Amino acid sequence: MLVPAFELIKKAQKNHYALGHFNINGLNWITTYLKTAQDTKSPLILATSDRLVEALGGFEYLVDVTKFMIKEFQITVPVVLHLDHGISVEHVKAAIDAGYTSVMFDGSQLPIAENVRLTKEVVEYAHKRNVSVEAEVGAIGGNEDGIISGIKYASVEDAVQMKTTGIDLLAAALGSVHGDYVGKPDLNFDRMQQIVNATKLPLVLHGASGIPDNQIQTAIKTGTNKININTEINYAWINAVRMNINRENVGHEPVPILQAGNEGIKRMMLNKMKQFHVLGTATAFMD
Ligand SMILES: O=C(CO)COP(=O)(O)O
Ligand SMILES: O=CCC(=O)O
Ligand SMILES: [Zn+2]
Repeated sequence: MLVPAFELIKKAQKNHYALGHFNINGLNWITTYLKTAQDTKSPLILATSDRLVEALGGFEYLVDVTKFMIKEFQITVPVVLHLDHGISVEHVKAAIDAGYTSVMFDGSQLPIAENVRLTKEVVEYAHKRNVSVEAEVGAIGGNEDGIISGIKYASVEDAVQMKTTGIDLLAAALGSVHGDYVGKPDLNFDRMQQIVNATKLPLVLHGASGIPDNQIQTAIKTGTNKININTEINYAWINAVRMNINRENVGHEPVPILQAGNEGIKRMMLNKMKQFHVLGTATAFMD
């Protein structure tokens, strides 16, 4: 069943682990994520980046296909369908209307007062419909073609202001970036601790691909309860597909090549869920 993130997050916060948020880049990602979560009795956050939703088929298609697969594969672990980096209040509302159970409004490029005002509007709309909400303070930024852009560290004051909106999860930019790292990631854990102390909100770590295990563990201990992974899963898929496509006698059937891609996705997802201490934790929510 599709569920909002409320209860899952509460449990993760209480028991000091992080939920795995995995981005969808095609149907194979959805099937592999669902089956791997079920096989390991782990809760799952399936996420679609707003900027890719149209290319992936649109909100309604993504809701329907996810629900269909949950039924078809007899998935009984809790699954959250989450809008990642929601571009506008209109998009976020459209995702909720289509049946998403969790949304992120990304107002990180706006002045904080505007970000807070719009996030509040999202929270009012979402909570009435039993949908959980994540917001961003500071700006996580990313690496496009080797150029790191848009990083702005979250301040404690902004985080405290954002809390007044009633959000359920806070993505605080503390030095991680989307995509590949140039140099070594170096998260500001002092600031992370101050934000946790001041807000008591569960934190979300974006741009977690490429962050070394010791920093992931510190982030979880400090109060990170949701960790977003996209890039490393995609590299695992690309490498597995490339190896297979370059084999002699590759033949003409795409299905076995794509199945190798699924194995890549699964391997990386399992690594990450183990690192997040989330494996097996869905039993608390299953009959
Ligand atoms: O933050 C993310 C999705 O919101 C994922 O980041 P990476 O692509 O760096 O794993
Ligand atoms: O990876 C998730 C964020 C994005 O690329 O839009
Ligand atoms: Zn992100």
